[in-house]
This record gives sequence, C-alpha cells and structure tokens, in this order.
Amino acid sequence: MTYSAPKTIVVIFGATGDLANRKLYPSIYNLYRKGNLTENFAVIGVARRSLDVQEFRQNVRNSVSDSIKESRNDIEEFSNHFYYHPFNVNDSASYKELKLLADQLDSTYNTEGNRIFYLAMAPEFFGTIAENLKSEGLTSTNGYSRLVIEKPFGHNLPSAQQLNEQIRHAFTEDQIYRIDHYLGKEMVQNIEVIRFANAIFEPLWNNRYISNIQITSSEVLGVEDRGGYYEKSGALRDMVQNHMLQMVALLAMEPPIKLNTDEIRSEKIKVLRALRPLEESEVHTNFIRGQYGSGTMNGQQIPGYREEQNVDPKSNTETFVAGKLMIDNFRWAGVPFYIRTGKRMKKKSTKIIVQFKDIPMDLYFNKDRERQNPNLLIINIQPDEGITLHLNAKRPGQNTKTTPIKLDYCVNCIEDGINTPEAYEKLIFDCMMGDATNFTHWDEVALSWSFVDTISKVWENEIATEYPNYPAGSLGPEASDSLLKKDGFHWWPITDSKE
Ligand SMILES: NC(=O)C1=CN([C@@H]2O[C@H](COP(=O)(O)OP(=O)(O)OC[C@H]3O[C@@H](n4cnc5c(N)ncnc54)[C@H](OP(=O)(O)O)[C@@H]3O)[C@@H](O)[C@H]2O)C=CC1
Ligand SMILES: O=C1O[C@H](COP(=O)(O)O)[C@@H](O)[C@H](O)[C@H]1O
Repeated sequence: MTYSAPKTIVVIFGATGDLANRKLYPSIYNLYRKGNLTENFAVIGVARRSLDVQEFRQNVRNSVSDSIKESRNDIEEFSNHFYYHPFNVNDSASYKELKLLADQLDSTYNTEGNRIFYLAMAPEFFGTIAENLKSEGLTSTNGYSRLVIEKPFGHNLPSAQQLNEQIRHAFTEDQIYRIDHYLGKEMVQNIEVIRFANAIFEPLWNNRYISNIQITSSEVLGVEDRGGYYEKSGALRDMVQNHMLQMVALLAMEPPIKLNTDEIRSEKIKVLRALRPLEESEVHTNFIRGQYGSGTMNGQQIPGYREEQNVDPKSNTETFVAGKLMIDNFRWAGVPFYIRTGKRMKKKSTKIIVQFKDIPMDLYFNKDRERQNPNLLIINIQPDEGITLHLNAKRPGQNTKTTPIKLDYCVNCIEDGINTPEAYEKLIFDCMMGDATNFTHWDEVALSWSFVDTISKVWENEIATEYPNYPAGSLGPEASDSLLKKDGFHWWPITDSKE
C-alpha cells in the first residue's frame, strides 16, 4: 500500500545550494515517482541568485537525473511543480512577494494552506527567516505550517538557546522539525525494532550481559569544499553532538510505552540526561582528538587537512574524535559506550558493535588457554545495511574445538535486495505526514550541547601540538586504541581485512 502525503507547498530556502541539489530534489522526486505525493504539491525554491523559472526547473531536472543515472520521462512533469523566487534574507519585501507566490500556488494546486518551510541555508540565517515568515504572514494560513531546520543547530548551548528562542517566536515546538539525517537511515531506525521486536535481545540488553558498546562512523572523504564551515565546527560539533549521541540514545533508551513521537523522544531525553557529564579535568582521559595529515588512499596521494581549501595552515580543528561515555542509570551503570568518528579514514563505515560479556566458565579453552570469542551483535548502518551476530560453534570433525561463526542479514547487499530509501526521502515524507519522531526535540539538542561543550572548551583552550596525528587512509590516531586498551577492550574491526 502506498501512503500519500497531504497536499502541500514546500518552500526551500537555499534552493541553489549543495544540499538542495544533492539530496532534497532527488528525495522529493523519489516520493513523487513512488506515488507518495499527489499532484497537489508545489515547491518554491528560494535563493539569492537571479534565475528564471525555466532555469531553475532545468537545475532540478539535472540534479534528479544525476542522482538516478537513468532516463525517466516523468522528470519533466515533476519539475513543472517547481517555482523560483529570488530573495534576500534581510529584505522584508522579499517575504511579501514570496507570500503572494505561495498564496497563488495554494489556489493553483489546491494545497489547502499546508506549508513546509525548509531552511537549507547557513545557520546564521535561520532566526531571521523564521521571524520574517511569521511577521510577513506566511505562516498564517488555514492549513499547517512546519519549519524544517538543518544542522548545525547552534555552535554551543548558549547559541543554540538563542536560536531556539528566535524560532520559537514564530513556530511552536511541534511545528519545528530539526533534521538529523542519521535518524532517517534505515538501520538507525532498525535499532528500535531489533531491540524491541525480538525476545532474545531485550533481556540481555543491560549491564549484566553487555560489556561495552562501540559506535564507529568513519568517512573516506575529507572536508571537500566545506573548509570554512568545518574550521569552526570540527568533528565534535559536526558529528558527535548530533548523529553519534542520537545513536547512543536509541541504543540505550528504555522501551517506550508506545511507538509515538512523545514517548520515544521522552525515553531518548532520559538517556541524554543520564549521560555522565565530564569535568574539564576528565576530558583528556575520556576523549581524544585527531587531525589527518597527508597519506595514501587507493594509491593516490591525499593532502592533509591543513592543506585543504579555506583551512588555516596551523588549524587546531579536529577531524577525528574518539570518546568514552558512561550512562548513569540502572541499566547501563558500568558499561562504556565508545564512539569514534573521523574524516579521511580507511573506509566509509558506520557500525554499532555490541560486545556481550564472556561466558562465566569456558569449557573449550584451547591449548594456548585463549578464551572463546565474545558474542558480538553488529548493526551495520552503512554502506552495508544489516545485522551480524558473532557466535561460537563446534569445529566440524572429531574434536571439541570451537570456531567463530557469523549469522548475517544484509538488507542491501543481496542481489535484487531491497533498495532502501535515502534518509532525506524518509524524513521529508515524515514531515509531510506530521510525524516528528525521527527529528530531534529541543531538549535533546540542549542536553547534547551541554555534554559536548565541556569537551570543546578544553580543546579550544589548548593548541594541539600533536597535529596532524593520523595519516589519511588510516583508522585514526593511536591514542584512540589506548582509550579502550586501558579498560581491557579493543576496537572491533570495521573492515574485513586485518586492521
Ligand atoms: N551540503 C550538505 O551535505 C549538508 C548541509 N547541511 C546544512 O544545510 C545548510 C545548507 O548547506 P549547503 O547546501 O551545503 O550550502 P550552500 O553554500 O551550498 O548553499 C547555500 C544556499 O543559501 C543561499 N544563500 C546564501 N546567502 C543568501 C542570502 N543572503 N540570501 C538568500 N539566499 C542566500 C545560496 O544562494 P545563492 O547560491 O543564490 O547564493 C544557496 O542557495 C547548512 O546549514 C548546512 O550546514 C547539513 C548537512 C549536510
Ligand atoms: O552531517 C554530516 O554528515 C556527513 C556524514 O553523513 P553520512 O550520511 O555520509 O554518514 C558528514 O560528512 C558531514 O561532515 C556532516 O556535516
């Protein structure tokens, strides 16, 4: 059964930008192609440069064609739903003209006053746009008005609070959809199902049976052309404050009493509240940072971070973070959650590895007195999507030896496997349907910033003389291994080859 989203107008601010072209248009097209959008929708692209509607529609067609790499004859008719409004953020006359266009399209497409305002622009504009939308009457319609807001949501807790206050003048909390695109990923959404739809995991999902949880999100790409943004952000704000802590919250939360937005958010918020805050003096023992230097990847020489475009040649910005988090509640007391994320690493991979405790007594010691491999549950978020369970089984033959085995389920690597939708496609659809479950509530944002702020404060006050401390194409600095070693653990491989 195909669900259709309600009739709506989507206004995309930043319509000529990278995000709109690479992610938003292809995602909206996929919804259209699959029949999730009725003909009653229109998109108004808003950006600074002057384009006429035909040029804009051509851009949209190009971006869709690039993403699907096949020729389809519905792209033209899809692009006919797109309109363009050249605009300047600070000019109130721009908003008045935008309102006229939106009102006119409301009647043309019979969209019943439903509007989604998608802010795909630099964050410094978010507050001004939200306020103008309200003051110029774009939000007062007889339908719904929703604000989708991209990351970063602030730079630290005070700036996030200030931004939140600004947008809350114009939109209520339930109208605000703060995007964290990891929450739209198939296997991130699967965390809840794996945990709460399987009787075998939930009884073991606690400090009695789990020794540690490891979450890695490694990237092969460097900062590309985002040096200007990344210099002020670094991996801690870019990945840890949002995506990594969201995955921790989903892994650690209690079962919600219902699968609705409020109940799930409320359980996630409790986890973030239970995150043990770090004292400044504890930052170095629990978090380590890195910056990539030059290296070889796939036989190609790659420049170091400090040689990238718009990056200070003496940059103190981290491109890698590894950390240990503790959650102070009954379920998780004593279980470390290790996270690591970095750019220019060996492999693009996001994986969650749940390591179970050793069996109480090992009957199958080998001659070297090595213990059995611990059981691991691996949730493969990307690029492979699926789960793997590591068990021990009898080695075939007349012996009492054991051998490690893997039970594998891969969603997207089987031939003709399920082609899972792109995260943005799911999130845009959710927003159209009014489902905010996979968007972050303000309390989650605030709690995440308050955890991360202590770490950034310490790091910003110290020059990282050790930078660069990992070569492009590696698995990050050695200190990341030491972080686990001192607790008697090690990072489980994220690649099949020996790491
Ligand atoms: N790109 C990505 O993969 C991701 C981006 N994001 C976030 O999405 C947002 C957009 O990023 P991205 O698309 O990369 O940014 P880009 O720099 O590629 O695009 C910026 C857009 O904003 C418009 N713009 C800039 N200044 C003004 C102004 N004064 N008045 C009107 N329009 C203006 C530009 O219009 P014009 O071109 O006409 O100047 C352009 O359409 C940011 O918040 C970013 O952090 C989040 C996750 C991933
Ligand atoms: O939000 C961001 O995420 C991407 C990584 O996303 P993924 O879906 O490719 O894992 C990261 O490259 C970017 O720096 C960050 O802003």
